[in-house]
Amino acid sequence: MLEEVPSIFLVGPMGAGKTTVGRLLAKQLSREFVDSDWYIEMQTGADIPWIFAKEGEAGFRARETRAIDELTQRPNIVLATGGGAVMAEENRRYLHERGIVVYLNAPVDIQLIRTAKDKSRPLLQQPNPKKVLQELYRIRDPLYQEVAHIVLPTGHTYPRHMVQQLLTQLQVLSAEASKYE
Ligand SMILES: Nc1ncnc2c1ncn2[C@@H]1O[C@H](COP(=O)(O)OP(=O)(O)O)[C@@H](O)[C@H]1O
Ligand SMILES: O=C(O)C1=C[C@@H](OP(=O)(O)O)[C@@H](O)[C@H](O)C1
Ligand SMILES: [Mg+2]
Repeated sequence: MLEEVPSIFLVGPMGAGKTTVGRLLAKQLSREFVDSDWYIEMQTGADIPWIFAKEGEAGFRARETRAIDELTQRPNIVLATGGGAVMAEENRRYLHERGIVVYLNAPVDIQLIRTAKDKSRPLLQQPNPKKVLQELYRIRDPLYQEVAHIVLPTGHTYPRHMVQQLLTQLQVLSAEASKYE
C-alpha cells in the first residue's frame, strides 16, 4: 500500500533529525533519498558555511528555493529539507502540493544538544545558539504546522522508532485517501 504514497518531504528545526530519519525511512521504503542541503552543496561545489560566508543567507535561500522546486518534482523520493526551507511561501506551496509533508518536531533543548558539536550550521555559530533556536522556533513552528500533513514529535525516541511511527501514520493516511478514490 505504501508504494502508492507520493514523495515524502521532511521539515522541522535544525537537529530534529530530518537527515537521519529521512535516510532510514528511504531505506525502509526502498526509495531514493535526497537531502536538500547536500544537493545545494553538490550543485554549488561548495559547502553551506562557504555559501553563507560568500553569498549571505539570501544567496543560500535563493539556491534553496531552486533546489526545493526541482526536488519536489521528482517522483517517489524521500526528501530531507533544511530547517529554514519553510520560510519562503513559494517553498511551502511546492512542498504541500507535491507530496506528503512530515513535520519532525523537537523541543529546543534537544535541538541544542544535537547541534552543539557540529560547525556546519552557520546560523548557530555564535555565543548564544539557544536564543537563536528559541527565536527561530517561535517564528517557524506555525509555518511547519501550516505546511505539514503529519506532525511527529521527536524527543527521546530512537531514529528507527521514529521511522516505525512514521510508517504507521503513512499507512493511515494512505488508507483514508483510498476511501475517497
Ligand atoms: N531521534 C534521534 N535521537 C537521537 N539522536 C538523533 C535523533 N535524530 C537525529 N539525531 C542526531 O542529531 C544530530 C542532528 O541530526 P540531523 O539528522 O542532522 O538533523 P536535521 O537534519 O534535522 O538538522 C545527528 O548527530 C543525529 O545523529
Ligand atoms: O534552519 C536553517 O535555517 C538551516 C538549517 C540547516 O539544515 P538542517 O535543518 O538540516 O540542520 C541548513 O539548511 C542551513 O544551515 C540553514
Ligand atoms: Mg539536515
